[in-house]
Amino acid sequence: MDQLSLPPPPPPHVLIFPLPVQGHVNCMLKLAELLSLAGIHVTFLNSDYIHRRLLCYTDAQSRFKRYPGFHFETISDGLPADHPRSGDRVMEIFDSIKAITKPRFREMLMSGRLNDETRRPVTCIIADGIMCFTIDVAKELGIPVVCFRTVSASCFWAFFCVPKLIEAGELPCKGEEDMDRPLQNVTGMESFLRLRDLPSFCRVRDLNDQALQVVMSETQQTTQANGLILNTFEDLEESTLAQIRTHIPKLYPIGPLHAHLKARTAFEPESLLRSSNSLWEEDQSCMGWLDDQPLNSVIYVSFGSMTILTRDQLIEFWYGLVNCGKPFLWVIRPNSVSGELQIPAELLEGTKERGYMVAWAPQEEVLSHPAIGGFLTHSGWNSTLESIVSGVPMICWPYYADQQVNSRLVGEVWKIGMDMKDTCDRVMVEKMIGNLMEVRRDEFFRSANQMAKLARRSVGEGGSSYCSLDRLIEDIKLMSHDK
Ligand SMILES: O=c1ccn([C@@H]2O[C@H](COP(=O)(O)OP(=O)(O)O[C@H]3O[C@H](CO)[C@@H](O)[C@H](O)[C@H]3O)[C@@H](O)[C@H]2O)c(=O)[nH]1
Ligand SMILES: C[C@H]1CC[C@@H]2C(C(=O)O)=CO[C@@H](O)[C@@H]21
Repeated sequence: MDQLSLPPPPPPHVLIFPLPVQGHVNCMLKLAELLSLAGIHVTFLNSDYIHRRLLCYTDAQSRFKRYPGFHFETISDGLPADHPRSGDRVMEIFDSIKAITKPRFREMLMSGRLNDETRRPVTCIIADGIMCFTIDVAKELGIPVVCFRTVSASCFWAFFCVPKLIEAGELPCKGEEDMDRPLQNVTGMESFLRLRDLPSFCRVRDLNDQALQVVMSETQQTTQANGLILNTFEDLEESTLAQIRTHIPKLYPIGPLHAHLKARTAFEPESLLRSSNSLWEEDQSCMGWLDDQPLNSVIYVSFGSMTILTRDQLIEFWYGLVNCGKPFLWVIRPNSVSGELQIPAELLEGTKERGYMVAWAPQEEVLSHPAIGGFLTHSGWNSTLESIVSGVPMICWPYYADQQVNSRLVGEVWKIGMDMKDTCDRVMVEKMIGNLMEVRRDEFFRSANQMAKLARRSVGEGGSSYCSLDRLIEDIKLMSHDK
């Protein structure tokens, strides 16, 4: 047979493996869909726990049916079904995935059961950058691996600089009175980063702290991968991306992924455009309630999928919201408040007048509703990006992990909101909402709208994230030629 009549090589086969929690599964599924659209075969590896819930609350199974090269696969995360996988117990996932999931993952790849007559053996692994055991397995089996770290570039870079911070004596933290100390060793962030703004895992007196050790070591290991994907865009984190490139030249900033997916599926009929990856049932009734509210009047409140509030924090937020005089839409996840709850009658009364509460909202839709005027958020990276794309100014109350960094950027660098980290009293909440939605409203809307434009431009044809995704797709194809 001459060369011209050779059949085309089968498409590359990418295995995508997120840390099994909502915020990671969400954006990695968006990437899975983008790669599927490009004709790449994708196996998406979920924990059994996540997969059960995804099937229960979304149409993911049928939605992905339109990509014949897409398959879901499942694996145990090693935790019992009733483990909360949130709050201060979330780090327990790391012990169990190393002990239980890693050997099963290796066995799964070696077994050959991910390939058949229509699918090649896996040609590239895209693994969560916080699960670098996948790099060991991939290297052993000779499969290229690209990490996807689901936090901001700034948070990744802060983690990357932790060894330097320790060497320079800027870590460990010496106590509460030390928290406003400015830092000099997260290169590029000297003008605004305080100890308080480092990822929460750095707030320790003991450098052997297990969580700090995990995130530090996982971050360093990323340099062993064939590249790094980040859910961000050049105009948002340009100088930090340049810093990261000096250590990891194959860097793919392809976000905001939810907007990127929308942009590349804009030709689809409206009915196919919704793509919820929620692990709780979305309460659509709040959309009707929003329809009845005046333009830009509502403060939307959500602390993501992992935050656990104390009873006192809940009550302080609640008074702040009732006293601020604005309509509010508040997501309170089941089991997300610790401690006995007795709700003062005046709060129930105030909520009846102006509030609406749901267990889980269709957040992307909520944020793009014209009634929304502000977002009181925990500064999870997905929420931050969703707010940026919708041009909604934020009040940030970071809970843990990367959120402390993100909130500082929102307040001090991008100036698209205010950071109220480490404070939570009713007077402060009320004051912040007043500032965001009245006193400084025009200023915040102006900068939020500018950033929204840049975000949308980055994922449009020829934009920086659009080109970066094309580059990733080309590199995935090249990796598959080597196999
Ligand atoms: O009622 C709700 C509340 C949230 N969401 C969605 O859930 C996701 C939440 O993600 P994120 O804002 O990133 O917060 P977490 O769930 O807390 O995500 C974890 O993962 C993120 C990505 O690594 C980190 O940035 C966070 O700090 C970490 O807690 C977003 O896509 C939201 O749209 C809904 O759909 N409905
Ligand atoms: C469970 C948390 C530990 C670290 C992860 C993370 C990251 O740095 O990748 C950010 O927030 C959480 O989702 C993860």
